[in-house]
Amino acid sequence: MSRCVALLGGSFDPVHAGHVALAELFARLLHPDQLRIVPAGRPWQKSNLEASDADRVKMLELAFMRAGFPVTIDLQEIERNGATYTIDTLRAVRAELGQEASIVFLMGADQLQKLDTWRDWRALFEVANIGVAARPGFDLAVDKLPPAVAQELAPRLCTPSEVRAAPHGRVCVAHTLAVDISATQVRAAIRHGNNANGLVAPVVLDYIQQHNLYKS
Ligand SMILES: Nc1ncnc2c1ncn2[C@@H]1O[C@H](COP(=O)(O)OP(=O)(O)OP(=O)(O)O)[C@@H](O)[C@H]1O
Ligand SMILES: O=C(O)c1ccc[n+]([C@@H]2O[C@H](COP(=O)([O-])O)[C@@H](O)[C@H]2O)c1
Repeated sequence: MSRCVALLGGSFDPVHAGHVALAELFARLLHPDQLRIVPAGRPWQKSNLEASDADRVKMLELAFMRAGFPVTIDLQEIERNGATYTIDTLRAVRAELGQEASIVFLMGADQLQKLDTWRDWRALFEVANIGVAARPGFDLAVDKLPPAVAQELAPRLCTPSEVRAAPHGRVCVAHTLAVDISATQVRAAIRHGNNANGLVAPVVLDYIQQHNLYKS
């Protein structure tokens, strides 16, 4: 079987239990040879990130330190100049891994709902597969997606094993994830001095408190 590399991109400001659950779910569904976490350098659809690149990376290392599957933090988007576009990242990974490898970009339902706003979004399918997980508050039903996204997706839908076997162009959907946590909610809880236990890993919460993050 060809190599399979799954990538989870995000702002991770900070990494929270929803991110870890999403990565764990696809580690189980796809059995990738490698799961890369890719912190965005300059996510162009978000206003300013609050934590520094170094703090976001450190929190990722802590959050995934004890994951029961091999995780690598890929720094390419932080090291690249200019706005962060996933298509650039996936082309770089394709150039690195060759034409046979299965590349799977993971995302939550909120990102699928706006996939047609991403840079060169149709080209993503020429380079990678997509693995989408449910997220509370964001409908995964095809008729609730923007028509262009639904149309692009419909012929590509298949099982995780089929995605694992295909270099690119396939999509699998995991309906079972139901973690109602966002980084926005974590930042707000910390800013207001509310309990953030359960939203982020205890080691990450310690780091946030020790470094006085998300207070102002
Ligand atoms: N609770 C969740 N369930 C499923 N997917 C999630 C969840 N939280 C984040 N994701 C997915 O993880 C990726 C990175 O998300 P991101 O770092 O922007 O976190 P976020 O919680 O959405 O952040 P913010 O609240 O700052 O917008 C995206 O693909 C997003 O859809
Ligand atoms: O390529 C794009 O145009 C694009 C637009 C929006 C989001 N993304 C990617 O989607 C991932 C999740 O984004 P975010 O903003 O929810 O952290 C992250 O890897 C972003 O770089 C990518």
